[in-house]
Amino acid sequence: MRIAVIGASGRMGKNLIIAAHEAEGVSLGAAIVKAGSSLVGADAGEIAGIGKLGVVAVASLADCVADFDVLIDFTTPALTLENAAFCAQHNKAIVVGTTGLNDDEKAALTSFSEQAPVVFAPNMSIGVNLTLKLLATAAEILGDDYDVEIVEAHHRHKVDSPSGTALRMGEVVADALGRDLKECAVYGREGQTGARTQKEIGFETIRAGDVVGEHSVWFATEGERIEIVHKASSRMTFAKGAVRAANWLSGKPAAMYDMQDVLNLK
Ligand SMILES: NC(=O)C1=CN([C@@H]2O[C@H](COP(=O)(O)OP(=O)(O)OC[C@H]3O[C@@H](n4cnc5c(N)ncnc54)[C@H](OP(=O)(O)O)[C@@H]3O)[C@@H](O)[C@H]2O)C=CC1
Ligand SMILES: O=C(O)C1=N[C@H](C(=O)O)C[C@H](O)C1
Repeated sequence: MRIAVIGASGRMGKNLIIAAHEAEGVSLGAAIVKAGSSLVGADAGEIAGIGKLGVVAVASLADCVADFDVLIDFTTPALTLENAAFCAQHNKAIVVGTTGLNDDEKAALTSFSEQAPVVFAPNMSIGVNLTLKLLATAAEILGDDYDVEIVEAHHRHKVDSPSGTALRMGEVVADALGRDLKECAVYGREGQTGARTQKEIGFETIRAGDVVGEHSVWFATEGERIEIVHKASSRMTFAKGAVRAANWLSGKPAAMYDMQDVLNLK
C-alpha cells in the first residue's frame, strides 16, 4: 500500500510520515501540506525531521492522485470531509483520525464509505482500543449502582472538547448500561448544579502544556471506586495504529470500519 499523509507538517502528520516510512509492507507515496505553505516542495522526511525520503510535499490531493492507494488524514473536520469526498470519487481508501466531527459531518463521512473503504476512529492506539473493551465489561458488571465520570487531559493546542476518545468511551459505557449518551451526558459542571443524578455520565476536560493524551474513567459507589486509565506518552502510538489500519484496508470492500475491526476486537 502506498500511503499519502495530509496535514504532513502537523503534530500527527510528522509522526505519520515516520511511521509510514518505517512500517513493513507499506511505503510513503505522498505528503500534502497547506496550499501556500513554505513547505510545498520540501522533502517529507525533512519535514518530519528524519532526513530526505525522496517524497516531495505537494499542495493538494489532485497533485499526487497517482502516487497513493490510501490517504491518512488527521486534520480538521471540514478538510477531512473534502478529502473523503476526493477519495470516494477516485476510489482511494482513507484512514481518518480527525476528531470533533458533528453528527452531520459523521453522516457525510459514512455516506462516502459507500464508495470507498474508510477507517474512522478517535483513537488509533492498541491500548485505548483494548480499554474500550475493558470499559464495556466493567459497565456490564457494575451496572447502575456505580457513578460514571470520564476525565481527560490533553495539550494546550487541542481545539475540540471533550476529546473524541472520551466521547467514544462514554458511548461504550452508555451502550453497556442501556443508556443514550446524548440524554445522559453532563459536561463540565459549574455553579448550583444540584446533586448528581444516578444515570448521568460526567465529562471533565483538562487542557495544559504538552500532555499527549490521558483518559480516566471512574466507576464510583459508596465504599469503593474503580478507575480505568490510559495514558499516551508518544504520538507514535497513534501513528503506528493508523499505518496498521491503512495496511489492513488493502483489498477491503467499501464500508465504514473502525479500529476495533482493524484489531479484530469485535
Ligand atoms: N485518532 C487518533 O488516534 C488521534 C486523533 N488526533 C486528531 O487529529 C487531528 C489533528 O491533530 P494534530 O496533529 O494535533 O493537529 P495539528 O494542528 O498539529 O495538525 C493539523 C494539520 O492539518 C493541516 N491543515 C489544517 N487545515 C488545512 C487545510 N485547509 N489544508 C491543508 N492542511 C490543513 C494543518 O496545516 P498547518 O499546520 O499549515 O495549519 C496541520 O498540518 C485532531 O482532530 C486530533 O484530535 C490526534 C491524535 C490521535
Ligand atoms: O488532539 C489530540 O492530541 C488527540 N486527540 C484524540 C482525541 O480527541 O481523542 C486522541 C488522542 O487522545 C490525542
